[in-house]
Amino acid sequence: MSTRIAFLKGHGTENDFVIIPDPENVIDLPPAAVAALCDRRAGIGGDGLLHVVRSAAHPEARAMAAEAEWFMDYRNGDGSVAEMCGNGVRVFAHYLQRAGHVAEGDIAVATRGGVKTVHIAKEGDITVGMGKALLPEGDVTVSVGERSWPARNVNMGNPHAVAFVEDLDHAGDLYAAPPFSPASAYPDGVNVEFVVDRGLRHVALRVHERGSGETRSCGTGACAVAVATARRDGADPAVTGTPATYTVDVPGGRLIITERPDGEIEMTGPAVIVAEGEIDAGWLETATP
Ligand SMILES: N[C@@H](CCC[C@H](N)C(=O)O)C(=O)O
Repeated sequence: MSTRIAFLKGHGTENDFVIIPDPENVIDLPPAAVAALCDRRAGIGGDGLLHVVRSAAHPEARAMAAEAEWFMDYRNGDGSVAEMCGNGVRVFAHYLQRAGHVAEGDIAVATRGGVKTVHIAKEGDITVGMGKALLPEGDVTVSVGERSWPARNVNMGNPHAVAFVEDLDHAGDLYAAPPFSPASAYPDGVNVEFVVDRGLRHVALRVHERGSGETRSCGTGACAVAVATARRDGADPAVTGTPATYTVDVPGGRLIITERPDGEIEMTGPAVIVAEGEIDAGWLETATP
């Protein structure tokens, strides 16, 4: 009889994840296994995978264990590793509370992008302290077909290129990663956001995520977009001394992003667990030769 591996499925603004609880880090999850689990036809399906591990049990997180008991070992749908996932960390925290590992209130979660504070309210949306954005200097261009746009390089722990466009349809079908230049701007690839204005401090985006393709939302991407838009609008909180709050519509819902004068960014949005079950470990072995 084959062993079973517990899993859950969740999403944040329809950025969806396979969740694998593995407190002691005993489940082997090579890239091919992650890709098989995230496969929408032959697997469970997801933009990414949240491997839930105690920080003390993971070599990449041990140094953060005193600050944050739990480590979000985030993987993209193609099996690649990413530094941070803004929607994922809300879903991760929601899972921890649902499983009884943490209570409501503020909890610390270790990520490859550092320790993040997540506020779990009694009910409703979850707020994450996303840290500060870095805005590396230098011109970046992204293209889709014949069209090209200047893009703002924003790092939220992971890399983003934010392009303001006239029409979100100009981003095309986004099956393939949009080419960017110069290549040296993103040696490890990039998440690309296409943005249009919707109103006062209100924008909408489409995104091509590195390692996942077009997704219905990207939390770090929404933060990158809010920061890029604030700079474009002359609403840099460090200069004005007042927080800038942007509503960012994504295909899968809405995220609210606030940047404070000290540069700290908070993101608020939903986190949903939709199912739980068991994976046949025998299938996973055959799916990952
Ligand atoms: N969907 C995430 C971002 C996930 C990682 C990204 N694809 C990368 O490779 O950097 C989010 O909500 O932030």
